[in-house]
Amino acid sequence: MADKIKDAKIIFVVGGPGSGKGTQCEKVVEKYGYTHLSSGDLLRAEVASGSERGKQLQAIMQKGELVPLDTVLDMIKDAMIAKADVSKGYLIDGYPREVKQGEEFEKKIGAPALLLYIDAKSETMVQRLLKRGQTSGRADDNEETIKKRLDLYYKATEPVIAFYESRGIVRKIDSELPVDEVFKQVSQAIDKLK
Ligand SMILES: Nc1nc2c(ncn2[C@@H]2O[C@H](COP(=O)(O)OP(=O)(O)OP(=O)(O)O)[C@@H](O)[C@H]2O)c(=O)[nH]1
Ligand SMILES: O=c1ccn([C@@H]2O[C@H](COP(=O)(O)OP(=O)(O)O)[C@@H](O)[C@H]2O)c(=O)[nH]1
Ligand SMILES: [Mg+2]
Repeated sequence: MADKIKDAKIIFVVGGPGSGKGTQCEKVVEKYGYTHLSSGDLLRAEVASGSERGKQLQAIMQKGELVPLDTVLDMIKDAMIAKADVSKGYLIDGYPREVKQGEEFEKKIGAPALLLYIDAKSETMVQRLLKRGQTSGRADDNEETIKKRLDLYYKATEPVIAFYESRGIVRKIDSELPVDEVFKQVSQAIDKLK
């Protein structure tokens, strides 16, 4: 089964909380037909199911901490396999969160062809998340948890970018611009893949 996804193009989408990963991924789906898998969305779906595991996940996410690596990886892998027959490629949004997650992903699934580094200033991210929090209903879109997510991003996730930079697959995207301008940069990076 895992063989099916071995040859598919894999794009990691990495950036801080509220940097615009989800917004850009939606546009990529529209234009390129890639399969979008947001690690956070998969986790939130498990929480919404009301399962015992979901309850444990919710407690971790509400604190802005990271859930165990294997949990997320298994969810992503299952979701990838489910789409293997129809997928032109995969956008793995919000993953890897730490270098170890990337290493495990490659062992179990495959290597990414590109890492889109969605870059915005921390003040920008905070402002966007507070605004989103007015309507998102997300338990982690509050001031206290936003701060923790940001801290963890700089500590654990930024090293991921350096790790893949040495392989030459990182494209830095300036996400301070209007959404369509950001998407132009994203499109250019994906077009180069072909
Ligand atoms: N001005 C501006 N706002 C944006 C841009 N991209 C996203 N936003 C807004 O910023 C907020 C966060 O965007 P998301 O796409 O949800 O961010 P994310 O990186 O997926 O964040 P998480 O789901 O927390 O990982 C949303 O309310 C968007 O409307 C952008 O390029 N420019
Ligand atoms: O690989 C992952 C992805 C997400 N999360 C958890 O899910 C939350 C929301 O993730 P998402 O990517 O939706 O939002 P972000 O924190 O980037 O704004 C995070 O704060 C983490 O608690 C996690 O533990 N591991
Ligand atoms: Mg998102």
